[in-house]
Amino acid sequence: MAKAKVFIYEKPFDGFPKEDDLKLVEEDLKPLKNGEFLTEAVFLSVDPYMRGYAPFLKTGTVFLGGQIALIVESKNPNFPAGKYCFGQYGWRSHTISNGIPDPNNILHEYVLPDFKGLSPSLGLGILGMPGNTAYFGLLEICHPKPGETVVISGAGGAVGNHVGQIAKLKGCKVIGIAGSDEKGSWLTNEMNFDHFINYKTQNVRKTLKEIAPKGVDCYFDNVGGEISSTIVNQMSLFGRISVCGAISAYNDKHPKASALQAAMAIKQLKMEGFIVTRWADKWFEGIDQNLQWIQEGKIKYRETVTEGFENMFRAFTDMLKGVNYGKAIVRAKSIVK
Ligand SMILES: NC(=O)C1=CN([C@@H]2O[C@H](COP(=O)(O)OP(=O)(O)OC[C@H]3O[C@@H](n4cnc5c(N)ncnc54)[C@H](OP(=O)(O)O)[C@@H]3O)[C@@H](O)[C@H]2O)C=CC1
Ligand SMILES: CCCCC/C=C\CC(=O)/C=C/C=C/C=C\[C@@H](O)CCCC(=O)O
Repeated sequence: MAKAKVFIYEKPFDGFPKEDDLKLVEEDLKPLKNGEFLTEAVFLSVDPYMRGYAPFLKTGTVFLGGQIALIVESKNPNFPAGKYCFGQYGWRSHTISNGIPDPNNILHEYVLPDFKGLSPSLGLGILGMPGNTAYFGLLEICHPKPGETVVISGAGGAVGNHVGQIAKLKGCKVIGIAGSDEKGSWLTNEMNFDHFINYKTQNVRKTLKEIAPKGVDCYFDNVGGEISSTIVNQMSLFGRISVCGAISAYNDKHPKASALQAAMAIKQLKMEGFIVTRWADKWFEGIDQNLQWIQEGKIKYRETVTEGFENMFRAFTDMLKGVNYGKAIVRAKSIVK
């Protein structure tokens, strides 16, 4: 009988996640029925939303997340054996699915489109949810124009580095904010960013004033908190703010709030939050555009890979601590091409 390794959400996170908040167990899998298929996780994603959404997750259930899995056995013609699929199966090594679309979540699972020889792991990053977050979240909310100044917080991560590169393609001046000088060198030397601010060692307000004396036209906000308050207070007239996430507060029991209203009113700003699934109907259009930019050499990507399914928790907390450059993923199984 096939077995799955599964991480169970054992204890509610209290502040920064602890290793014994999750428990690794084995689960017996039943033989496949007609319409079902069996997958084996090859790459698994670790994302900030897992920490953000955890308070709403029931303890005793599988911890949440997306994965790229190989279909190893199938009794469902829409999910043939040998293909890779994306599935929101949670932190589990093997999964039996019935392949029935979820009307409330049409992105629950799909066979990966043709990535033209690129790694299927990109389906968790630039050719998946974070790639579409950058693409739609920047273009549909900020509408950046050539010559404008775009600031991105969380710039060294999966979403942030991609937002900056797209903004450069649109002819903008791009300023990234992240937590180490090494990330800054990578962003400016390799990812085409114009400037970088280290929020841990530099005065963001003062440095931003020097780099962008006329103000910020577009702010792509990945972090919230004090960094974002500082930037919102340096926006230009009719500036646009795309609120993508607030990772600076996900582990806080009592997040601090600061006032944005004066800057919003005086500068007549537009601030809009979004969840990327808003663009589910255009999901594969976003993936195609990002793939085309990669193939044309216009956009680069980077992955930070942790080896081994049993190291999911370390990969997750490393990502929360800022160890990752680009997309943080776990490789559960080697694939030989
Ligand atoms: N709205 C939506 O639909 C979506 C929203 N998101 C959001 O986008 C943001 C980025 O996600 P993603 O690119 O996947 O993750 P990242 O790859 O950017 O990883 C998280 C990064 O956050 C930074 N970070 C951690 N703690 C803090 C802090 N206290 N202050 C500032 N930065 C911090 C770290 O980098 P550093 O070294 O710079 O500290 C870390 O590498 C998150 O807020 C996430 O929730 C993501 C996907 C979809
Ligand atoms: C109350 C705190 C909420 C914190 C998080 C909120 C918003 C930011 C964020 O990170 C949103 C993420 C959206 C994710 C969209 C899709 C996922 O449900 C599944 C995608 C699975 C995958 O591709 O890995």
